[in-house]
Amino acid sequence: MGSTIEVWVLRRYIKTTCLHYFRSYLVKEKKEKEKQKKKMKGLHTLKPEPFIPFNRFHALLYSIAILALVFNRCSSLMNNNTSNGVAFFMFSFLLLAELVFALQWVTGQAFKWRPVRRREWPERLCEVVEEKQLPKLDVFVCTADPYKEPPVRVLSTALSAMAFEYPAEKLSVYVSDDGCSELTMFAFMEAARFARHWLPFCKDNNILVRSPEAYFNGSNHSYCSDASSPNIKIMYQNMKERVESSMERGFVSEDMLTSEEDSQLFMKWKGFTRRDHPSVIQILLESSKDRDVSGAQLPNLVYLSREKSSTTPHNFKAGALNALLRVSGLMTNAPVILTMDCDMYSNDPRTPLRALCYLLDPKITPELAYVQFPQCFQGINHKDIYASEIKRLFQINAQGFDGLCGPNYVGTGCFFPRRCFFSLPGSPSSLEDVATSTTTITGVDESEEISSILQKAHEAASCRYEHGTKWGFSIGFRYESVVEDFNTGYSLHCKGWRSVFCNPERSAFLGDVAMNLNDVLSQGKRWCVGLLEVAFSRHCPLTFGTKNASLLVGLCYAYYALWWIWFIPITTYALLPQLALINHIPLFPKISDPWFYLYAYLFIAAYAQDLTEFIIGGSTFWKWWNDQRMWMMRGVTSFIFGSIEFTLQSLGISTSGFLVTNKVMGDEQSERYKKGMFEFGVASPLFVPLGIVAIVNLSSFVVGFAEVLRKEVSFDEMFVQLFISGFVMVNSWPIYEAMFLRKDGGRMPKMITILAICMTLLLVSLSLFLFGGSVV
Ligand SMILES: O=c1ccn([C@@H]2O[C@H](COP(=O)(O)OP(=O)(O)O[C@H]3O[C@H](CO)[C@@H](O)[C@H](O)[C@H]3O)[C@@H](O)[C@H]2O)c(=O)[nH]1
Ligand SMILES: [Mn+2]
Repeated sequence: MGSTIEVWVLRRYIKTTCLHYFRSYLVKEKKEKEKQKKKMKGLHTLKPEPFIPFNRFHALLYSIAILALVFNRCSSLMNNNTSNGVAFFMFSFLLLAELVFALQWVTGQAFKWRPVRRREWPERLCEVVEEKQLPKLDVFVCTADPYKEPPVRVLSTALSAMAFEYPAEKLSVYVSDDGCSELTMFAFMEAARFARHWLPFCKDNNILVRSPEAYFNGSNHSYCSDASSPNIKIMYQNMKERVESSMERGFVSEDMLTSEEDSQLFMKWKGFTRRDHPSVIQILLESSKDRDVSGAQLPNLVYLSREKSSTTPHNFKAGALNALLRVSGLMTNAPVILTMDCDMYSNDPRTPLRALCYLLDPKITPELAYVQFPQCFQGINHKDIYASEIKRLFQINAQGFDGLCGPNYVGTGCFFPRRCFFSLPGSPSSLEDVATSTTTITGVDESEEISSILQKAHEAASCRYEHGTKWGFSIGFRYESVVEDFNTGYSLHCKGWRSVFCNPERSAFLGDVAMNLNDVLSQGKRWCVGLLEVAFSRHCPLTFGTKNASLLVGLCYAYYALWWIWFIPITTYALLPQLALINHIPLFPKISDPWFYLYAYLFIAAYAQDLTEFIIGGSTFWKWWNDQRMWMMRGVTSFIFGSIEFTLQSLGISTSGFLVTNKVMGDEQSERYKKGMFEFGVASPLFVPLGIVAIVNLSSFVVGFAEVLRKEVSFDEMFVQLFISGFVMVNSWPIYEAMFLRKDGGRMPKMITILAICMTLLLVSLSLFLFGGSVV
């Protein structure tokens, strides 16, 4: 009996003490978690912009005005005058143009609904997270053509990432070379050697700009203060010379290679073409073995050129990024990924820590698909003549997006948790990995194992690998559109993922812009084709997006997906009122008519809001002016050509691709760019409509003005049309200069000018034939 009591007491004792310990453990655990959460809370903040109420009020007023405008147009259409076929035709065209304006205005409002501003404190991260707790980071750098993207720049971008202030053993940089060029490979072998000096140099001197090209080209560095820096400069110049001399030769000559092993490697390249070649994977630096000159560990550096075959579509950059995802998954499998374009180097070595302020916050990680930094540029001229900053896309709208679901992905300067490419949001609450592999090159010493990993990596980079899989559709970066960045971000948001816009004061990444008009307009054309591919897919943002993300998010994405549609109102307004003016047909209310004020309000309010947003965003009047000019120029070039190209492509008549933007420019050209002169120079078909619009507006303004003086038409009645011609003329000034005044190499080619004049004559005669003599 006694013993049963004893057992009972003992059991009871054990139970209570265990329970007690368990409870206190739970309480402690909870406290610990809360403490962690509290600390994390101090890592970033979010503040809605103060002008939100103003935006909403303005939206209300403006929408009433738009309704009034549509009413006015419809009633003029119904009006007695419409018995005249010509006026009916013109009014319907204008109505269509205005409806498109209205559509884009509505979609654009979504960005103005709740713009926010974030701040983060990477300094505090070190207090919360120990260095050994930091996640591994895989950086992807993409390049595609050694002649358009000079290897020295590409390797400098890669070096700027290798020199991140991040534990080297956790950092890996993968370079994807879609050009499969031995020149790029050679450049990276040189870069691996130079990194041994460059990385400790940056760390010892606390340098911020860690792209050697940018550092040695820039004027604001103080490398002279350090005794070792002349050496490092010489080393850089030697490397650059070796790379550039092989570029000139077009191949890597034997005498450039120091070891038998290297020579063996380049033997492979014989018989390669960029369209048809096996995959090449080369580990150039291995963190577990390689040391820099100060004896510290180096990050991994891997060169990858995925297999290509002319019979298999390679899906351009998205295909390259997916190959990188798989290969890096086998080799290092870091839970965090950074994508970079070769033309955008890191301008701040602490950027990963900044991104981790969000990526490590347990409150937001379950849904967080990426942290996007804006694309910022260097070398833009004073007034930014080509509106290369693309301020609206990269900053103003990104802030607007951030208040809803987070910004769209812009292809570079973006940190992802690897798992977002494979799963739905909401799964693990930390950065744990869901990718399959666990054995990676870090942590294995056996060369046998490395070779088996390499073999698997080659398979993963082969072009057959994706056959019959979901890669590019529900896994990885998205295909189906040449704007893979837009499409990937969009599809992540539709799945319920969110993103964060991180816009620190010091630009995190800096890149080059296209610095001649033809490149800028061609780039716009490519974007248009890509956006059209999304707009006309099953996933059109207006339907699929509004349903799967949210109404406002769907509208934001629709604003971009319908970017090309601007060509309808822009082209209409660039030609129709002017041709009507020549033919004495008034299309707008007289100044004395109260409806005139509606038009005036719609124009002035839209322009004033646009300008205000630019100024608040830290821009200048002239940059804004050039932005609105480029919008018009794109409207009659990129948007039209993009739409035509997309139509031909859908009909199976042509195939389009990813035309890589040229990143090199002649000295003369860059001189002119610095002076703020427009660069025409080449006989590009894109310039023809620009010429036509410029000449039509000039002639209609001159004719209209003369007729007002001769009292053939009334000023009161024709004011709006005269104003539009005058406004377009002011905007077209650089085109007149290029056609008639300039003598330098950047002027408009004679052929284009003649073609534009002929087509204008044709257009005006046609309008005289059709509308001539018809008085409304
Ligand atoms: O088949 C290809 C084509 C391009 N690229 C790379 O893609 C990047 C972007 O190409 P670029 O010619 O510089 O195009 P941009 O128009 O300047 O790029 C913008 O638009 C692209 C989508 O059209 C996005 O991918 C970019 O991130 C975005 O900066 C470059 O690093 C290229 O090397 C490839 O890797 N493979
Ligand atoms: Mn680019």
